[in-house]
Amino acid sequence: MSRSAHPAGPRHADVVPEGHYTAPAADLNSLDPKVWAQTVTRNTDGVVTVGGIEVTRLAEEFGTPAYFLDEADFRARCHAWRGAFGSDADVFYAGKAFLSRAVVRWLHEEGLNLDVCSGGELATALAAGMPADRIAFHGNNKTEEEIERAIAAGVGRIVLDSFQEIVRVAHIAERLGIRQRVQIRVTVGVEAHTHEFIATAHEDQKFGIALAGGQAAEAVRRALRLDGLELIGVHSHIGSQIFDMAGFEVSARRVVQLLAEIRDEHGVELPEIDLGGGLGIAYTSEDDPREPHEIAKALGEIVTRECEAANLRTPRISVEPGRAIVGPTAFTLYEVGTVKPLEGLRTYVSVDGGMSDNIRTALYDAEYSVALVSRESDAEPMLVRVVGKHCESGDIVVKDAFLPADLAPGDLIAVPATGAYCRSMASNYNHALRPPVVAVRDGGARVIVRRETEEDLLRLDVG
Ligand SMILES: Cc1ncc(COP(=O)(O)O)c(C=O)c1O
Ligand SMILES: N[C@@H](CCCC[NH3+])C(=O)O
Repeated sequence: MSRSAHPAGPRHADVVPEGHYTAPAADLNSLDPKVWAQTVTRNTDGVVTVGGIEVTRLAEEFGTPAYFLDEADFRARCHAWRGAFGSDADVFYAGKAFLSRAVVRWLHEEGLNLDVCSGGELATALAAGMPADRIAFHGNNKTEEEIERAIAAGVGRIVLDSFQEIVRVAHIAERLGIRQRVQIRVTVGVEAHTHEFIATAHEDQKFGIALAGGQAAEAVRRALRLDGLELIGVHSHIGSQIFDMAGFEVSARRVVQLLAEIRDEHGVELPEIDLGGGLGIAYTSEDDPREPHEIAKALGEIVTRECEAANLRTPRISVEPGRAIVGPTAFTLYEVGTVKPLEGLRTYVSVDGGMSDNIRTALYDAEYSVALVSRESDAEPMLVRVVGKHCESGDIVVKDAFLPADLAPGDLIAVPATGAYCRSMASNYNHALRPPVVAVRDGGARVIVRRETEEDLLRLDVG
């Protein structure tokens, strides 16, 4: 979350308070390809397009707020991950980032597997035809009903998260007459450099079974004794929105050490390890994410090296990127409703959505970029805070950014990199209607998740 202490260049009137924000881009009309989906560009009329369609046309047809997802970019990212890891590894897209039936079909077509962590995600995956053996089922408190559905459907693996769950899954599998393939999620004790709420491998949190104190080794002992389980490997996920590869490397090393200990104690070489997801993406021009091939190379090398040192066969690796695949592929399009300059502070720009379509700023202090997309402007930059329409002063979409000073009600602005954890964490706060997700590709646009209606809200209200 690096920020320069003070912006350089022109400023809006005298309205530049002391603070920590990035300097305005030299040209506010430019679109940094790091944060925008692949086919996003500004046409000669100054209007931004995606998949060849102007955002002004998209707004007319689909309304605002709305998420627009660049399908070609999504597929290209799947392809890049698949290609980087090759045939000796598996890529499981983490459905929690954003899941819909269309997404499941794209994943299937692009050769990716799918990680789900609830009955709802499992139902979506199966409804869209993802073969069950390509699904991994996660979660720290799966219900018996969810476990039974997953086993009966034939999921490829269940990732066990606690001692109770080892027994629970084994019993259900035995009852169904199935030997369920499972992994054990271990907590490797890495402090990932990310927001506290999205770090998952330090010891004091709810996920997994700690390596420390021999807990994970004991979990393996128990799992190996149960007839209903086929233990295929060990899983580690250290957190989310991580740029530094060091945490993944430590995690890989510790997981391989555990495989060696298992071999020494039980004479069994587990064939697989899963190193989770968590790779960071660029939300602003200051972020510098790793490419899939760099990640694959770094992880492959460390696992191979550690296995050679421990005289182990190299296990099959799997990874579970969510954000890194879908995050950069979408932007949220909003219409500006009011522009309120607060003298000596900043200008508040209110849009027709807010924390109900993007909770990440309020929840994690996340940073986003924003651009005026319905036209170009030569006006000087003004420091803005983009806020929503909810009854909450923390209803902030973009905390600090620059937009042209001639911004006016009716303009369209877009926030890039909202493909992950925005629609999937959207809420109905203030009875907001959750926005649609529209897939755009080669000059065509189609709704893949429709906008909620007041009828949808009232259907649940049976009183
Ligand atoms: C077990 C597991 N796998 C994969 C992911 C996906 O993470 P990301 O979207 O950061 O790649 C998560 C979420 O952090 C997770 O909990
Ligand atoms: N939802 C979080 C990340 C959690 C990932 C799921 N384990 C985010 O928006 O960054």
